[in-house]
Amino acid sequence: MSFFSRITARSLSINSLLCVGLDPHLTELNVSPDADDDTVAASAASFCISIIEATHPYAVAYKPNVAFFESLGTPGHATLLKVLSTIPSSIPVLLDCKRGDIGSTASAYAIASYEKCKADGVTLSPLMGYDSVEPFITGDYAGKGGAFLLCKTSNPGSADLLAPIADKIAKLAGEWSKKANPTEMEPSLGLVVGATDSVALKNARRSAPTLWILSPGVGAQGGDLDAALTAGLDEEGSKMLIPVSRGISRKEDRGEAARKLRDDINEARERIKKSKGEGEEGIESFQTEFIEFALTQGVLKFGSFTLKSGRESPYFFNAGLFDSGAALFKLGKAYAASIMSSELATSASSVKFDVIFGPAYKGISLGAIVAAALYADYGVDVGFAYNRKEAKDHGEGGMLVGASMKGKKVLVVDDVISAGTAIRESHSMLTKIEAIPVGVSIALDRAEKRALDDPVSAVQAVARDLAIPVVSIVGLKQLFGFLSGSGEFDASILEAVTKYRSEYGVD
Ligand SMILES: O=c1ccn([C@@H]2O[C@H](COP(=O)(O)O)[C@@H](O)[C@H]2O)c(=O)[nH]1
Repeated sequence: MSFFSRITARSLSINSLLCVGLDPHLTELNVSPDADDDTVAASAASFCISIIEATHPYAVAYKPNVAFFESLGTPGHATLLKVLSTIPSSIPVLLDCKRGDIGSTASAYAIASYEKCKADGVTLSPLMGYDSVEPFITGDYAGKGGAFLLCKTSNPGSADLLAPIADKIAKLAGEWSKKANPTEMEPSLGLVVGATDSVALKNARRSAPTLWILSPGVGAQGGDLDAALTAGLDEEGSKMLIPVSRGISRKEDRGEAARKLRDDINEARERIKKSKGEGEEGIESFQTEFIEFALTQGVLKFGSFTLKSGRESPYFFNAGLFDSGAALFKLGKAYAASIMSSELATSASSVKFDVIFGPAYKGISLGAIVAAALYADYGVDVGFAYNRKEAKDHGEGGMLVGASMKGKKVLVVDDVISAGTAIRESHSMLTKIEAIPVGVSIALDRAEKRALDDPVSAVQAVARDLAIPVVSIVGLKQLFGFLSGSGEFDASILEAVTKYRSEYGVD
């Protein structure tokens, strides 16, 4: 049985997603500072064995981190083997070794992990590429071994290098897994994405919907369990392993600590599943806040409105009524939240674009407030640029003002997309000046067919034709979800929106 099949089977059979870490920190061992290596090693072994004895009913897997055993010196390897030999054979062993080297050396590491330590799976750094991973999942280990690739680790420094490439790693893991074992149903690779970054988890899950994610950082590192599970669980409420080391080892009653963690994880899974089940119309808290705020502001109105297209719409959105400092401040925050919870973000504090472009006229103020809110709320400092409708022939001259966009990844910010003409014009202007448009951010996606015989919405057409994502704060789906969950509106309004959505809606 392969590593990930064993993880799946064990998780199902004990109804748990908890992985217990075996990290004998020197400070946690009951030894005097001048104890010799053998004494320290013996203490490390009993430390780990007592954890295994107390936690095995709840552990999907055990994760010894080799660093702590190597730090024991000569007796370290024997200690690791001794600890591993006490793990019940029904529980897979994930060796946290974070290896990564040229193919021939990686092969030696694979032997060390699988043959000498009898591990079932490992953690690997993918930075040296496919050939550094291949020896762990092909040849003698095809259909047996498995590896979690470091994607967006739980430490603060993961923002330095991993955040911008996390998405790529998540996609590559799926591709490499298929490349290594084209006929295997179960992937042989998973991802390490820290519980300290729910944006990265959400992105990883989007890019790798079927892979197991190992999500360290709960407990001593302060990761938010609920937020992590909400972002990283798969459609079935599974495929996430939550490894906890100090959060168990430092508790007086370790068995109780593991049981509680298993239960907390399962309660969160149930809650998330339920809210997803009820929420065909899934709506995030920033979206609810935005709709409530747009209603208070008079920007969003329910009733009967004749649109330019001639359609009778049960709602109308007039972004021009975001007309005060407070309103613009809140609007900027809502745009920023929607961007950071979309595929345009790579982590809780990094994005896929360098500059925000606000097309004249409305986009100018919108782009400015979004750039400011991204910085204030997420520490994301990107450039800001806008265009003039007519070129100036004096002063700095030209059509473009603000950050240089040549060679830069650009996000276009606007209020709504009606026909999509303005966005397409911005896109062609940006391409002409050798900027790289990477996405569009808008406030509202009406998500309705362009015509009854044209089942694609204006937003879908823009995303399809320009091959970039269009991210909105809310869409018709969330408006509908808000209305049906609120209980404060006249039944006739919900009825009218339901009818309009079934006649013209695209989702
Ligand atoms: O991104 C990562 C990858 C690995 N780890 C390892 O997991 C445990 C976490 O220990 P806690 O005591 O539960 O914080 C440890 O072995 C790390 O090296 C990680 O934390 N983050």
